[in-house]
Amino acid sequence: MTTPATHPIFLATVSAPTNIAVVKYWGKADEHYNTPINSSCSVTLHQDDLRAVTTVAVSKDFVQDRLWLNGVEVPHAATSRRFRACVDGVLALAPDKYHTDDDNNNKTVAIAQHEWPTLHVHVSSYNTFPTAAGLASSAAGYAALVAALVQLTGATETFPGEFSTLARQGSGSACRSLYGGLVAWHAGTADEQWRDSRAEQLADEASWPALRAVIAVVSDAQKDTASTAGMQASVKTSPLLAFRAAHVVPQRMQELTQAWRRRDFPVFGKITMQDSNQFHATCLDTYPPIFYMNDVSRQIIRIVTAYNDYAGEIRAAYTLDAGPNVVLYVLEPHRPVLAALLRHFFPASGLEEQNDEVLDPALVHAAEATGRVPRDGDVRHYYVTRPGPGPRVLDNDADGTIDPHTGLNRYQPSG
Ligand SMILES: Nc1ncnc2c1ncn2[C@@H]1O[C@H](COP(=O)(O)OP(=O)(O)OP(=O)(O)O)[C@@H](O)[C@H]1O
Ligand SMILES: C[C@@](O)(CCOP(=O)(O)OP(=O)(O)O)CC(=O)O
Repeated sequence: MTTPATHPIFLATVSAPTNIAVVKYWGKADEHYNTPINSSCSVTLHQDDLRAVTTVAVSKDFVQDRLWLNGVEVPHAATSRRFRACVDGVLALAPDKYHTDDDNNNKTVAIAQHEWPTLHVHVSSYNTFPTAAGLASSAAGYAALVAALVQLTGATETFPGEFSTLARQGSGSACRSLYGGLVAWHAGTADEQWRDSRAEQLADEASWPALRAVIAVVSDAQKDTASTAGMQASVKTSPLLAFRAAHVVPQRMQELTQAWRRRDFPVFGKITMQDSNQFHATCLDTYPPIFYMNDVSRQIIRIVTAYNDYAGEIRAAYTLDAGPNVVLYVLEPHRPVLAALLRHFFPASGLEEQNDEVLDPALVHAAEATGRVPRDGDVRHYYVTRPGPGPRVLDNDADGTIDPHTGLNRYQPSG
């Protein structure tokens, strides 16, 4: 039985994108504020293809914070430090909320500024792609949580990027999903509680129209070593990680940003691949070692390398996060050949073409020299996407997943 609400329920629904780092974040400087040992940089992927959709509701009738993820209630969500940092952080920035009476058009304060921190929120969120499988679900999820709370409360930043400092405390990479295009997360300094460890848009999503990302889902199982635990082990034991943060990343950040602005794919692609390689090298340099790639990931890397060698220039660039899935950046003119190559050696759904590209036998031969023979099932699915914008406000009735009358989840997972 649900008790009818006596106070209004306010709702907001947003969607937020994932992002895939091209200069990787790996290692925390401050575990409490969740700040990184090095700056990082990522491409925000388009929400038409992968997104987290989050509805938040607030009412004076709610008696506890509640979270439903993909339709299932997460027990004790309210006590999670990550969830608390995002919710409390936004509510602390919320102004008075007004309510307009439908009958006489009177405007009254429904929630006063000082009341926000005492109220409870209900959150319902789902991802349109596998959760916790190395596809940055936490990035999209915490960015959507912060953006939905901002939309609900009307909170404003007291300095540029403040909301990203809250999303960062949900999951580090989430701060970059608050902006579209090419985004940096500055490492920041310990001054003023790390307020300068924040995200910043370097170039918007329209600045490189031909860029595409092809995601090969090698496994959608939950990964073995969570990013947070993996980073802790690397910071403690990998001398390569400390060297990378101090001596490699700063220059890569600069060169990569310049390459994006010149739309210089070979340089952008080379830095992307080298940085992914170095991140996985630090995982191997960790004691005990962490293995995120598997044999299929390595076979895809070899085939991409064979393609670039055959072309005589870098046309496709791979990068892998904390899991075996491979993200490939490519320019639209070369996407059909890359897609045909992947379809040939790693057949799976998601890469269907209207005009089937005929592969040059010399390219097939070069790729076969890696030892790979075509085999079904190693890749489960492909997503093809492009750079996209930051969070979007959606319609509560059409897209929201909280019932406006009960304040409870109404999202049912399909299948
Ligand atoms: N839509 C969402 N809303 C709120 N929290 C979410 C959402 N999606 C994922 N999360 C949180 O993020 C966790 C998964 O994060 P995790 O870092 O393990 O995987 P990932 O983000 O998919 O992979 P990676 O960070 O390696 O790319 C979930 O268990 C959940 O706590
Ligand atoms: C390999 C990475 O994807 C690591 C992402 O780590 P998370 O942002 O998931 O870690 P927490 O801050 O502990 O939540 C690289 C990156 O996205 O920069």
